[in-house]
Amino acid sequence: MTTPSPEKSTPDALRAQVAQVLAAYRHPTLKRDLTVLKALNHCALLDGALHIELTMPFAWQSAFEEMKESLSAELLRVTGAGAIDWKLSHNIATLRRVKDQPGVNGVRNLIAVSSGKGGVGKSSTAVNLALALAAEGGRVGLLDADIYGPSIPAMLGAAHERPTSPDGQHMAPIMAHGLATNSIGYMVTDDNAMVWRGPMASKALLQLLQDTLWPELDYLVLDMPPGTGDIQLTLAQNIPVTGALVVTTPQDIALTDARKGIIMFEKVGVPVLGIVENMSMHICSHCGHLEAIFGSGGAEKLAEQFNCALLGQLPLHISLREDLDRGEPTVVSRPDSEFTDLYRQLAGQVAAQLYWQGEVIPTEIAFKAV
Ligand SMILES: Nc1ncnc2c1ncn2[C@@H]1O[C@H](COP(=O)(O)OP(=O)(O)OP(=O)(O)O)[C@@H](O)[C@H]1O
Repeated sequence: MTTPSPEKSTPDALRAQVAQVLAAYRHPTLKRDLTVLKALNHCALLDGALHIELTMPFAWQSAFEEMKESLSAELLRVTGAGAIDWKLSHNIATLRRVKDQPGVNGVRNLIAVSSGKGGVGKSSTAVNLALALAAEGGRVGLLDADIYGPSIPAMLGAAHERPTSPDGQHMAPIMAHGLATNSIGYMVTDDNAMVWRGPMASKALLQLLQDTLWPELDYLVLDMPPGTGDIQLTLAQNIPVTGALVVTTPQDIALTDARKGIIMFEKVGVPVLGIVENMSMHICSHCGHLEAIFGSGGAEKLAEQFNCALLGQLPLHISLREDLDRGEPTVVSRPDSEFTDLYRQLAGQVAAQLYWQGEVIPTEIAFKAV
């Protein structure tokens, strides 16, 4: 076979060649192909090197790295280029919110992380997921709505921080590990929050969401209070959520409560993006032995039953807890670890699921409604 001469390709022919190779690429986060997504922004041959620029509407960094590995040889072959210079940018889509509610200033998409039961690792998942979404290319914020146990400030190593108000009405978010964050925990330092009654708590949370001066965010992760009571229902109904995740352990009792969580979101029309199984396997820190101490297979069955995705499975491992206790979550303190890989895969799944289940609203319109 003769190698094509790069100089002979017209810009249109080159674009068609590149588009054809991209269109054949399959990945678990792509329901349709990259050309349907209009991801090919620019391609050109310069001094024998092929320059390709993609723009994606959802956070896609890890998948992009996989794609480069998989397509580079074929692209060099069909175009005759000697090297490829790849670029990825994100222009993350704003997706339709529940009941077309007006959005929160600056926030494109709001993802609620919930659990039917306390202590299953909802906050740990929310923190590492938010950091993983940022590593995947998003601009990300994290709001701790877990009013009865605001643990996010400590998990981010920011418990000593206090929000400031530049205008006496709004709060500037606390920046921690690159995330814009806010939490009742930054304001209430004793047990006062514990005695708040339902309506007071929901009102305070809605205010926290609306009165924070969020910077431009692609994703705001909301760590919901655990359970499926009145507060959770009020929040699910009144917050302009784009989609929700339900975190569970594989234990029967947690799964029963997770089922209630899914039903609650369905009732108020919040799309359930899927289930995250936390503590799915215990990994021994000495010998690496795996043990399903909370049982196995339950979250998978639950996902099947509700026809939603099992978005990720995170093991129970001492280092995940230690990193959070130190205020250095695993995704930032061990970026090359297998755990970070799992969180980044989860983030990729969440971002893709959010995009594919939704309806894109043009950003100008999305923000005019605010
Ligand atoms: N996969 C895991 N491996 C090891 N430890 C974990 C894991 N997930 C959570 N933990 C630890 O379990 C404890 C409870 O987790 P977390 O606070 O995230 O749960 P939660 O569901 O948000 O609880 P609550 O309902 O009280 O808000 C924390 O100490 C956390 O570090």
